[in-house]
Amino acid sequence: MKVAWAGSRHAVEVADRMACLVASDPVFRKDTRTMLSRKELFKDTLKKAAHAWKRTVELHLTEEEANLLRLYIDQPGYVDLHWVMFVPAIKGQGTEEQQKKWLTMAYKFQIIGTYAQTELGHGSNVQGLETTATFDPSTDEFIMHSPTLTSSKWWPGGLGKTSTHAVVYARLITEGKDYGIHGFIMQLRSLDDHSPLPGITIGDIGGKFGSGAYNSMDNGVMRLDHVRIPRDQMLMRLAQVTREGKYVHSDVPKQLLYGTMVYVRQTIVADASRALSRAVCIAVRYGAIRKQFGSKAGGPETQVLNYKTQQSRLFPFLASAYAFRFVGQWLKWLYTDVTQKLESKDFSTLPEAHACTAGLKSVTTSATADAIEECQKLCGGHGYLNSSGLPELFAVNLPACTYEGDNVVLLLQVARFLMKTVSQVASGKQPVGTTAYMGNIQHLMQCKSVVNTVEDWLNPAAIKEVFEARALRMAVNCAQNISKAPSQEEGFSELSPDLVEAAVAHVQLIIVTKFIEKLQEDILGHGVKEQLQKLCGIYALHLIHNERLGKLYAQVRPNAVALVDAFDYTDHYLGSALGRYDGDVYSALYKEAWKDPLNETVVPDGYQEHLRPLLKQQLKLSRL
Ligand SMILES: CC(C)(COP(=O)(O)OP(=O)(O)OC[C@H]1O[C@@H](n2cnc3c(N)ncnc32)[C@H](O)[C@@H]1OP(=O)(O)O)[C@@H](O)C(=O)NCCC(=O)NCCSC(=O)CCCCCCCCCCCCCCC(=O)O
Ligand SMILES: Cc1cc2nc3c(=O)[nH]c(=O)nc-3n(C[C@H](O)[C@H](O)[C@H](O)COP(=O)(O)OP(=O)(O)OC[C@H]3O[C@@H](n4cnc5c(N)ncnc54)[C@H](O)[C@@H]3O)c2cc1C
Repeated sequence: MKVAWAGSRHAVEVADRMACLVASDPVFRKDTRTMLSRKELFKDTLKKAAHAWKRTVELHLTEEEANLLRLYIDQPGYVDLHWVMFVPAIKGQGTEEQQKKWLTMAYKFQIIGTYAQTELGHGSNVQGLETTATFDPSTDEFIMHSPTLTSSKWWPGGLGKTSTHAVVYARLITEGKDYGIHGFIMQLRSLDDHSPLPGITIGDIGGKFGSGAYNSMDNGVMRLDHVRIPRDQMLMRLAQVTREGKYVHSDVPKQLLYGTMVYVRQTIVADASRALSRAVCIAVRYGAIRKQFGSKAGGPETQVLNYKTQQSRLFPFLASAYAFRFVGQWLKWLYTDVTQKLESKDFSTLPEAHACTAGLKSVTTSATADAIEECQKLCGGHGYLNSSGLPELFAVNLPACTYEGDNVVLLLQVARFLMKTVSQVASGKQPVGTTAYMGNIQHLMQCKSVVNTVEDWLNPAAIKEVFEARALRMAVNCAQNISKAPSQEEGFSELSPDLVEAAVAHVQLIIVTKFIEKLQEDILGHGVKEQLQKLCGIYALHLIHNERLGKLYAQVRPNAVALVDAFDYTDHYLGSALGRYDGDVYSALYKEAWKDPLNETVVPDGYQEHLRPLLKQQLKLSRL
């Protein structure tokens, strides 16, 4: 099952090696993280990142190994934005020459970059960004400026205290004309003493949700006061400005400006499956240890994992973890395929890539955030303790519903893609890819239920057809209602809640389809395919509230712990007293409690000043 989860034996081997490397290095300890102040936590993040780089160089780690090292350190920081966004933005929007110059420095960590797009006043609406980049032909420079308070760059990870450079997104103005948003490489801080360069006001935006968690990341604010950069620091793969100041657009779709976001959205689907699997691992293992009620005449109490309510709340998340893992593996293939097509100027699958990355990022991160919160509840009171690992897991992963695109905004992008497809089908065009099912509109719109017997519900072809009919009917219904509106735009706006639901149904069809396709592959291990088939059934049927689920839960229960052990997480990475591999929960909880700084003294600070006088006074009053 480990291989099915990881994707290959090689993946299992590399993951094990990197996870053990991190778990065995005291510098990477994380058990006291939630007890640190914001400044201590930030400094700890710098220390870990520097040590990780040192180990990467010492051990000659590959890019795959270095990425896993960063992942198992499990502490968001500036390195994430450097590798996940700054480098890809230059790769995707820089010329060969610009890539050679800047990536050479970035790969050697001679500079530290971030991705500065969002502003105080605009995040979702990229075309509404206000920062300006005005070309000055007299000096062959761009003047970067924050014209308003709301144009302050706001949120970029690492910007607050760490990044020396950024790809800054701004309105390109030349010859008096505004050509919209483009990317520019800017140096922000001195490479000698790290002080901000002239004209740049920069700092951290303040603490964020949860203790520990994303507070390890210095998300920043930046205001630019007419900062000059050379013309050749405009990322010029998609468009250029000549020495004379002429704007020249390349023969590529302008949406490639958003390419970095598409790339990150597909990685976030894998992050979501991993985060969800961590929460499920903790809740399943703890559910097998925890016993409450049920004892008859002094017999053993009942494992809470045996309660049907616990299973009906938890097992859909177990199934979702596997479902998101497999669709994430497919999405990585889709993204790679689109990127290769772009190299040969084939832009035909760009809309599909945008819709799939946007939709899957949205659906998987929303489901994961909700599931982690529910896993906290599934662990009772102890799930609320930091030592359970669940509060931090929730706090780190909740923002994924917002960053890299607000989930509703992204679903509306999917809905726009679906409405276009429905109208193309109506004009006789055969849809392809993930919307190919819409070409079967006659059959799916009329099809009587293809599931008649209880057993039909476990027939993958029948389940797939049910999900195709569900998605198509919701999309067609929206299209029909939009057509009744005074205008397409008004109709789209009026119908947007229904369009979001239709987009979710389409994305869930993709997830179910990819799970079914995964089961058609050769899957190693005795009985593994059968277990995955049951999980596929649970994932699909829980979305449509089917009564078959109870039987499936009972069939999965005996293997539930084995299914989460297959995630192959070290206790260090899981970071949970409840989810320990050895199940020694109660002694772990008890041991973790005493680490809290509050327990450094038996009599707490504040007793003499605030508690003793109160108690003495009340005692005196009581004797009057
Ligand atoms: C898309 C927008 C919403 C709107 O854009 P526009 O207004 O420009 O376009 P239109 O809506 O008018 O559409 C025009 C046209 O273009 C098509 N289009 C749009 N986008 C794309 C695209 N990307 N690709 C291709 N085509 C596109 C669209 O379909 C239309 O086509 P048609 O005309 O044919 O219909 C845009 O404004 C937008 O994208 N907004 C969202 C902004 C956004 O996403 N911002 C992100 C900023 S960066 C950020 O947030 C970084 C966050 C940090 C991420 C890294 C985190 C790593 C840290 C790790 C944390 C720990 C996790 C650990 C988990 C674990 O492992 O446990
Ligand atoms: C932890 C974290 C890290 C981040 N890191 C970075 C970074 O490194 N670099 C960077 O550039 N940015 C970063 N961001 C910013 C992030 O990309 C934006 O917050 C995100 O794109 C959402 O935009 P917004 O904040 O403007 O939300 P808004 O768009 O203001 O959302 C507010 C509400 O309005 C709704 N809404 C907005 N538009 C519409 C519409 N057309 N129709 C219907 N509803 C709508 C949304 O659904 C939401 O409910 C980060 C954010 C977070 C939380």
